Amino acid sequence: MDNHHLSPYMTFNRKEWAALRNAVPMTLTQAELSSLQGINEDLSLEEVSEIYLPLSRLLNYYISNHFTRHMILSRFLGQDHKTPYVIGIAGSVAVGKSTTARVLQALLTRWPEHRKVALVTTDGFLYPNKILQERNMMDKKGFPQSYDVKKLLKFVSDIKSGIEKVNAPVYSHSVYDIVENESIEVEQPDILILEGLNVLQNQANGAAKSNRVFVSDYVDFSIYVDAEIPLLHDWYINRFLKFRAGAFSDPSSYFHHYSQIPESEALARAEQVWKTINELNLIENILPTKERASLILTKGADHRVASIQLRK
Ligand SMILES: Nc1ncnc2c1ncn2[C@@H]1O[C@H](COP(=O)(O)OP(=O)(O)O)[C@@H](O)[C@H]1O
Ligand SMILES: CC(C)(COP(=O)(O)O)[C@@H](O)C(=O)NCCC(=O)O
Repeated sequence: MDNHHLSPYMTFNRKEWAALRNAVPMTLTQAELSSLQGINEDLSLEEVSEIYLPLSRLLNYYISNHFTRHMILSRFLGQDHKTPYVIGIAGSVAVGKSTTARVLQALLTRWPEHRKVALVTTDGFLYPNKILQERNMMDKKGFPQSYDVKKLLKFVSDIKSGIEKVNAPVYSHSVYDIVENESIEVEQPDILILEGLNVLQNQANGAAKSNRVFVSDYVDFSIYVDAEIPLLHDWYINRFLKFRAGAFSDPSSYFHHYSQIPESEALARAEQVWKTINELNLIENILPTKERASLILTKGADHRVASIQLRK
């Protein structure tokens, strides 16, 4: 472990981190491992046991501590005081935020406390295409101004207040728009995993100047998933090609059009979207939030986590 005194982080290499799962051994059965692979067929099981399992163990300690503190507060107030633990997952488009979120959801649910873990992605809080078009912002999807931040803040604040049922809107990658008349109902979870490009943004990096409260104020533990830009580019293009192949026989999909034109043309468009939207957003608005994270997972080729930085 590197514990350089000027850095706010302790840095672990892969081997050092993997060793940390041994203190309280938790093994996964073959069936559980296979069900995790249902989340993402490319996810390696070695990655689950060496990286995500120790991470879920650490999180489980923090979460237990959170509930102990709230029990004390309940005693002090003389009334029930329970608020969910919020884990934020930030990083570039295509770095693997949603895969990380789903693996952590599965692992945290599995700890003996059997906590209820809800998962919400911030893309549901993007303005619908109709509004983005009116505001001439279709090439700014994912940028801070493309989100209904007030709605997102109200959502997280309602969850934190312990409101019984809170609804989140839904975005579809395949439709490439908000899905009207659809929502996710979140019912008093113990843990909320909130995943999205913007969960660590504050005034200094991206959020509107008039805002005084930020989503990050409601986040108890934040994870920034990081990788070098050329890798992110390749992962974005690969995912685009997967969507394109999947949309071949589905005319309602946004990607259907790309399946009807030559691959070279579709690729040229994907390259353009990456460069002018997602890479630009990464550099301007997402990367600057990295140093605010509680933990940074740095990935190398094949999504293999090479190092972990944990705030001291
Ligand atoms: N741990 C992983 N191992 C292998 N492939 C992964 C992993 N995480 C993500 N991927 C792949 O990378 C691409 C982007 O992942 P995704 O979770 O959709 O990213 P994000 O939510 O950050 O946009 C997808 O094609 C996904 O299958
Ligand atoms: C939907 C996204 C903005 C990600 O949203 P998030 O859930 O991270 O808030 C992004 O995946 C996206 O679609 N960006 C627009 C450019 C593109 O077509 O990739």
